Amino acid sequence: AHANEEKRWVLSDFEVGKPLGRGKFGHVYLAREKRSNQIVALKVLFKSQLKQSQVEHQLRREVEIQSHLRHPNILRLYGYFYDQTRVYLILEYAAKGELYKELTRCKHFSERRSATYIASLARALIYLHGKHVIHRDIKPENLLIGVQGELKIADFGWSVHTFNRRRTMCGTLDYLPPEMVEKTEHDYHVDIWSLGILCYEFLYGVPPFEAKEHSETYRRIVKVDLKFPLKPFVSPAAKDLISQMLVKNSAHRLPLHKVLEHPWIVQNADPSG
Ligand SMILES: Nc1ncnc2c1ncn2[C@@H]1O[C@H](COP(=O)(O)OP(=O)(O)OP(=O)(O)O)[C@@H](O)[C@H]1O
Ligand SMILES: O=C(O)c1cc(-c2cccc(F)c2)nc2ccccc12
Ligand SMILES: [Mg+2]
Repeated sequence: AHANEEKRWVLSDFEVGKPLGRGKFGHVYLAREKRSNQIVALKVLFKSQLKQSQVEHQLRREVEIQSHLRHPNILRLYGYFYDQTRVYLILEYAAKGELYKELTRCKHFSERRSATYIASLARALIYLHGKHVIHRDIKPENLLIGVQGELKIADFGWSVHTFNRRRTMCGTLDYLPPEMVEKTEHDYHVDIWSLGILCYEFLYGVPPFEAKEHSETYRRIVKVDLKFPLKPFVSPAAKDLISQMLVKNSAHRLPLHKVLEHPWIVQNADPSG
């Protein structure tokens, strides 16, 4: 039998359940594939809205990339299909939902939980860079939590060797590194910067360069105006790691494999991820 990637899916293959959330182009539903009883997340995107936003080629490319990725901390795309009006993505179901909601609920994470997530993300990014996939929008709202509490990079913002990819400034600037805020070329070092931003936000509950006005955030990013509040207490080792990732010159940012060897990660990350 062919690998199930060649399988032609249709909506009647699934029993659709409760909505899991609303995205920009449609809803995501809990669903069960009838033959296998497999529980999945079915992301429904309206063709009209995809056309309107001129993202259909980007969606095809990202679906193509995503369907070939296999990593425990990257949300699986099992397949896709479409009908007259909609495109359906068959996704791994992340039973514990959005990391963002969890961070909001907890205010900030412990050093052990933060280090465990950062180690998982570093391993996922090493895997991605190995496949020449760079630049994930690894901000908290694109991170989901699996049934065992493991982190899953869920966003479809993958891009292969993108240079000069114009990023619509929709959403937050907080995660953009200096080279993206100042120019448009960027390479895989951007992911190390975003990982540093995330590490700070996990520990303090807010991103490091947050400001009321976009212009102020921009100024703080390009200046790398990094300040560590006195509260909550964060260990010097954690601050050291963050300071080695949030470096203006992208070539001087701590490489991902060095992140995994950093004492703060070694001492705090749960090896099972
Ligand atoms: N695989 C999944 N498992 C569980 N919940 C999910 C899953 N995918 C999406 N959701 C829920 O649905 C919401 C919207 O999904 P998603 O963020 O993918 O839509 P989107 O914002 O349009 O996509 P993108 O973030 O790529 O622009 C998510 O915030 C999350 O709450
Ligand atoms: O009618 C189509 O052929 C169609 C196919 C796809 C599509 C095909 C494969 C993968 C994927 F993610 C999307 N996206 C669309 C978006 C807007 C309008 C039409 C389409
Ligand atoms: Mg989203």
